[in-house]
Amino acid sequence: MTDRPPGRVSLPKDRIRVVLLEGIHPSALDLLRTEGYTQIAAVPRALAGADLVDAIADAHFVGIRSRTQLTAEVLEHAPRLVAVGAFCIGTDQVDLAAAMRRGIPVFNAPFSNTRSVAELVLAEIVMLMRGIPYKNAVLHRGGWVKSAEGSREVRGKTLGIVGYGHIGTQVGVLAEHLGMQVVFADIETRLPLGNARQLPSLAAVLDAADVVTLHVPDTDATRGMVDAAALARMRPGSHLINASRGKVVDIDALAQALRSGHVAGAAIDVFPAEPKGNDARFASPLVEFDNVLLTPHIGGSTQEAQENIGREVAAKLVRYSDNGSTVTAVNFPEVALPEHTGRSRLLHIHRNVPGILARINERFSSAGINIAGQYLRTNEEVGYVVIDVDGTAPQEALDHLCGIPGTIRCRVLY
Ligand SMILES: NC(=O)C1=CN([C@@H]2O[C@H](COP(=O)(O)OP(=O)(O)OC[C@H]3O[C@@H](n4cnc5c(N)ncnc54)[C@H](O)[C@@H]3O)[C@@H](O)[C@H]2O)C=CC1
Ligand SMILES: O=C(O)C(=O)COP(=O)(O)O
Repeated sequence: MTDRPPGRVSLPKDRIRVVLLEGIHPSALDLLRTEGYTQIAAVPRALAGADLVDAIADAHFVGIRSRTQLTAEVLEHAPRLVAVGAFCIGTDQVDLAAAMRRGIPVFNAPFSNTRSVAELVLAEIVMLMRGIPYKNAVLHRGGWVKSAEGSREVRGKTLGIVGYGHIGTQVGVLAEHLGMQVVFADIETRLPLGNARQLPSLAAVLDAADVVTLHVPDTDATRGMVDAAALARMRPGSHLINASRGKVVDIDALAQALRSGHVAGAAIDVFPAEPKGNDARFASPLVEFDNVLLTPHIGGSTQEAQENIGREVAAKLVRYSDNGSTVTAVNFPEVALPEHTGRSRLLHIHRNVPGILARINERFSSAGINIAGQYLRTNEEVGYVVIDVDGTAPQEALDHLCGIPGTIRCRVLY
C-alpha cells in the first residue's frame, strides 16, 4: 500500500498504522492482528478537534463509530489515510465526497446491528403503550401508581414506521408477531413484508399510527422531519420512538408536545448533540419528562452486533489494503477483484476526466508491459482502475502511471 499520495511504495503490513476510535470491539483488533497488522492504536472514546487530528495524522487506516466527525478539514490533516472504516451503519459523520476526492474509500457495516435496534424498538413499543417509563420513575421516588389508566395492549394497535429499510422492515415483522397493524412511509416504493402497508406520505402515517418509529438515515430531507407540525399531526395520546439520528426530531418541539400531553410518551436513543464519551455530561430538554425513555445511543450496542461489526469492517479494510477491492464502499466506485498471486497489482485512483485510461494503456504499451487483467469503475468524479501485470511491475511503469495528470493516488500490491 502507499505511504504518501500519490506515492507508489508498498508498505509491509507491520508499518501500516491503524487507529481505531470509539471503543471498537476487540474482534476488529483480533482480525487485523491475525492478518499481520501490528501497529494498531485503539482509543476507547470519540475524539474531536486537535486531539482527533493528532491521533490520525500518521494513520493509514482509521476506524470510527457514529460520533467521530471526519470533516473535509480533518481529512486534510491525515495525508496518509488510505481508507476509513465506519464500524456502524450511519456514515453521515464522514464527509464522504471529500474522502472520495482524496481517493479514500469509506466502508461500513450495513446490516450487523439492525436486529439489535429492532429488538430494542419492539421492547420500547410495549413499554410506552403501558406507560412504564412514568410508573418506573414514580416507584424509584417511593411512589405507587397501580392503575390501568393510559395503559394499552399493543395487540390491534397501529405501528407507523418511517423509513422501511433494514431496520424498519424487521421492526414491522416483529410488531406483527405481537398482533400490531403495520403501516409505513418511505421515499422509495418498498416491498411490504407480512401484512404491512405502504402509505403515500409521512402525514398519512402520522394520521394512522398509535406509535411512530423513525428509521431513516440523516439526510437533508430527514433533518427536522419530525417538527412541531409533524408532532401536531400525530394522533392525540400517541407515542414517538427515535433510534435513527438525533437531528431527525426537533427536540424542543417534542418537549412542547409532551408538555401539552398531545404526545403521551417517547423513547429517544439519539440526540442532536451527544456526549463524546461516558465521562461527559448529557443534557437535553427531555430529561424532565418521566414519560420519556432515554437511552444513550445504544440501539446497536449489543455484544453480538459489536463483535460482528468489528470483524466485518476490519475484513473490508484488510481486503482493500491487501487486494484493492472496493466492493461495498459507500462513497467510491466499487471494483471487485480476483486474487493476484504471482502478479503485481497496480491501483490507480484518478479524477474522472476523458482519456485517462487511454493514457495509462499507452504508457504500459510503450514500456512493453503486458497487462494481464484490467478492472475499471468510475463515478461522476473519480475513476478507479486496477491493472494486473505478470511478475514484478517495473519501476518505470509505476513512475509513468503515478505521473499521469489527474492522478489522485496510486499504489502497487506485490
Ligand atoms: N440507534 C442506533 O444505535 C442505530 C441507528 N441507526 C440509524 O438508523 C438508520 C436506518 O438504518 P437502516 O434501516 O439500516 O437503513 P436503510 O438504509 O436500510 O433504511 C433507511 C430507509 O429510509 C428510507 N428513507 C430515506 N430517506 C427518507 C425520507 N426522507 N423519508 C422516508 N424514508 C426515507 C430509505 O429509502 C430506506 O428504505 C441508519 O441510517 C442510522 O442512522 C442504525 C443502527 C444503529
Ligand atoms: O450504526 C449506526 O449508525 C449507529 O447509530 C450505531 O452507532 P454506534 O456504533 O453505536 O456509535
